[in-house]
Amino acid sequence: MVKAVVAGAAGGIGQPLSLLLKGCPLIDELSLYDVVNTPGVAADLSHISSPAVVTGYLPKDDGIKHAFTGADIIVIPAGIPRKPGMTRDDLFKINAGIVQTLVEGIVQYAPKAFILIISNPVNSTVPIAAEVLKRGGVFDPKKLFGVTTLDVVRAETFVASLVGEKDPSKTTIPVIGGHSGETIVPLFSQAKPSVEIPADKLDALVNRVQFGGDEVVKAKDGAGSATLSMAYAGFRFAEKVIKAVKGEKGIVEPSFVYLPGVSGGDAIAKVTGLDFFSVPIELGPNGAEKAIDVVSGANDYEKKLLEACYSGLKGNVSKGIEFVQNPPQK
Ligand SMILES: NC(=O)c1ccc[n+]([C@@H]2O[C@H](COP(=O)([O-])OP(=O)(O)OC[C@H]3O[C@@H](n4cnc5c(N)ncnc54)[C@H](O)[C@@H]3O)[C@@H](O)[C@H]2O)c1
Ligand SMILES: O=C(O)C[C@H](O)C(=O)O
Repeated sequence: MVKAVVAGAAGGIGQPLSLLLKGCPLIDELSLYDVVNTPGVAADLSHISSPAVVTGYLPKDDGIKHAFTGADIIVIPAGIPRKPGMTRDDLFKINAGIVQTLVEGIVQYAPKAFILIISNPVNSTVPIAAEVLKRGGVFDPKKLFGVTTLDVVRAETFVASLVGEKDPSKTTIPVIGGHSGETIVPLFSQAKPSVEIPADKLDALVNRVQFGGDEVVKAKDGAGSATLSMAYAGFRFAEKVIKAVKGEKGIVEPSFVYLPGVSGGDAIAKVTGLDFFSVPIELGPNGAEKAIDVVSGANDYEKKLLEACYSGLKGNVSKGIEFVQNPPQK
């Protein structure tokens, strides 16, 4: 039996993500939680002829308790998205508290669940979640993931169009670091199979992966940020976690994790100087089984990108930790 939960299920990401999860035959129960509209979204999805039984909950009547209890995997896309001119860090003020409250619910009702954080700024919301879980005495670093799959998906797509590959998913590209601007570092030198990127196109390609989110925010012109590509990416990562838990071997996907708590992560954290960092993660029955070191193989061009990443990420991570340890005065 697999119970999946989406927290923020009525939103721009939440709805298509819930649709994809409902269509996944590996899921037996799908529980939708949001502050609005979940009864309607659940009723709608429940007519789809796939195995998952769908339920929807609101905060009233202990909704969070009913939604989270018994969950195996909880995906969190709750919170406000960017508008043109905003950085992801501008979302911190509102989304930090939302993520904290939801993870407090997880501590209480689903302390053993795998937690996939989509809400921005991921560089800070994942450290917030870790602190809340630590405070509740239930932190298992193998089970907490910041979802950075959209950066991987974009790197695959943009490279394919540059080199003329018809199927973007055929190329594996490690995208590491964090999830905003310069903290996103694609390592094209470690693409498999290898790709030949013309030297005069490399800067623009890296920039497009780092700032792909802005492209969508600009095109949506005030109506939000990436939702459909994010639902695809969020589902891709969630499905990989579930498959690995069910015993499928050889599943690897980058994710933003607490490195010291994952096998092989300590050595990477020593090089980066950062405990929270995205690297390719080998997934298994317990979650993040192994952090794969792609940092030491970076070429000189990528090392420069990594330096910029480290300095940006450091502040984002401490801001998240600080938010829980020394809460702002209300
Ligand atoms: N990690 C990534 O790669 C990535 C990609 C795209 C978007 N995002 C982020 O995902 C978040 C959601 O984006 P969206 O476009 O779906 O926004 P949205 O506004 O369309 O949906 C957010 C949903 O969260 C709900 N919500 C708010 N507070 C809540 C709470 N306390 N409990 C439960 N639900 C609550 C809202 O009611 C809404 O339905 C944003 O922070 C956005 O920046 C992350
Ligand atoms: O750009 C955003 O704010 C949303 C998301 O993080 C993205 O990368 O598309």
